[in-house]
Amino acid sequence: MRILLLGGNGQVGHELRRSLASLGEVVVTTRSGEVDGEVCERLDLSELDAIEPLLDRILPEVVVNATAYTAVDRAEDDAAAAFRANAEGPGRLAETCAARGITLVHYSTDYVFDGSGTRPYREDDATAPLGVYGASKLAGEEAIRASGARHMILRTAWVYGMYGNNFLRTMLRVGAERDELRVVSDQRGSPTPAWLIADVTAQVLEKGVSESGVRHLVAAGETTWHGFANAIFEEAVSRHRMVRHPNVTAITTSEYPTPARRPAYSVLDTAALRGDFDVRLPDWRRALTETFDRAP
Ligand SMILES: NC(=O)C1=CN([C@@H]2O[C@H](COP(=O)(O)OP(=O)(O)OC[C@H]3O[C@@H](n4cnc5c(N)ncnc54)[C@H](OP(=O)(O)O)[C@@H]3O)[C@@H](O)[C@H]2O)C=CC1
Ligand SMILES: Cc1cn([C@H]2C[C@H](O)[C@@H](COP(=O)(O)OP(=O)(O)O[C@H]3O[C@@H](C)C(=O)[C@@H](O)[C@H]3O)O2)c(=O)[nH]c1=O
Ligand SMILES: [Mg+2]
Repeated sequence: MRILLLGGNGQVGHELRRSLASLGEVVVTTRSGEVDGEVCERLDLSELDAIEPLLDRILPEVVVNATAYTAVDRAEDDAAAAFRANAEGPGRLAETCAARGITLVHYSTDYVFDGSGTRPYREDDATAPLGVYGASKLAGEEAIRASGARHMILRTAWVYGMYGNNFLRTMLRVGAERDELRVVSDQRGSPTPAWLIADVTAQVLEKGVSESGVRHLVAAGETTWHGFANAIFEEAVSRHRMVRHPNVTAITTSEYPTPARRPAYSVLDTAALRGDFDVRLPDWRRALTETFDRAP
């Protein structure tokens, strides 16, 4: 299978370079045209007219799009750029795939929901994003659905890993500098490592995308950002990556003002994905342990 991976330098893209390699030939793009110091294909998905020539040159069977504008707070004042990268680019990409019979795998987010739910969100629950990032990702989903391309949209959440910009890396950095941290304890979700998303993506492609749709893909169980921070410090201290566990004070969202509103509850129901593709999703706490186990 010839796979075109867009965004090989992101958290998920980084892990996809590893997991997709077992499926066949993987051609990687980044915005800079460089990956790990080596030359690769170059694509800025906001440059809509660059998409078609690239696909016609590479001729992939499958495109996996791991690019996105993910700066949630910055997006509030930068809506045009967020929508170009998260909606218009994916829309044009999907149309180009549709015309050539190429399967598209794409990622979306728990932030398409408003967080007022009281049980894990299912794929067909009503969406109502609270901010620009979520709205732009939802518009991307809709554009892909409208394109007629064979597609799989995997909605994930709270992505982290030892690589890239994420909450775990922020905690390790800030926790080493300070004795005391304040972290919100009234937002619930499921921290999901990038390696798990990449591994499951490979399993989905191995089984084959026979029907288009959206599926939820997160680690099992749920916690708060405060619970996640404490678990990160437990792991880091027990492995001597940190000398001491800082104090983590539980605060409310109103005590941590940010430009973008975030859902209070964004746990996702993964039954459909597990049923269709026979995948196992580890508990988020176990997945965190495994993330440290895998780290160099
Ligand atoms: N991070 C999270 O917590 C979550 C992420 N997701 C979704 O998962 C997917 C992967 O996210 P993740 O790996 O965390 O994201 P990252 O922010 O780690 O990586 C995103 C990548 O996209 C690239 N990129 C941004 N804009 C463009 C553009 N216009 N053209 C080409 N490349 C671009 C960035 O390139 P550069 O390095 O050049 O900036 C970066 O390499 C995304 O669809 C995201 O919305 C869903 C839920 C949670
Ligand atoms: C650094 C820090 C954050 N927080 C809060 C802010 C926020 O509510 C929460 C998480 O912070 P982040 O900046 O990582 O959150 P955020 O960037 O909103 O994370 C989101 O990213 C996008 C791309 C997604 O798709 C979502 O699934 C989600 O992972 O923790 C604290 O309370 N204390 C702190 O010291
Ligand atoms: Mg890139």
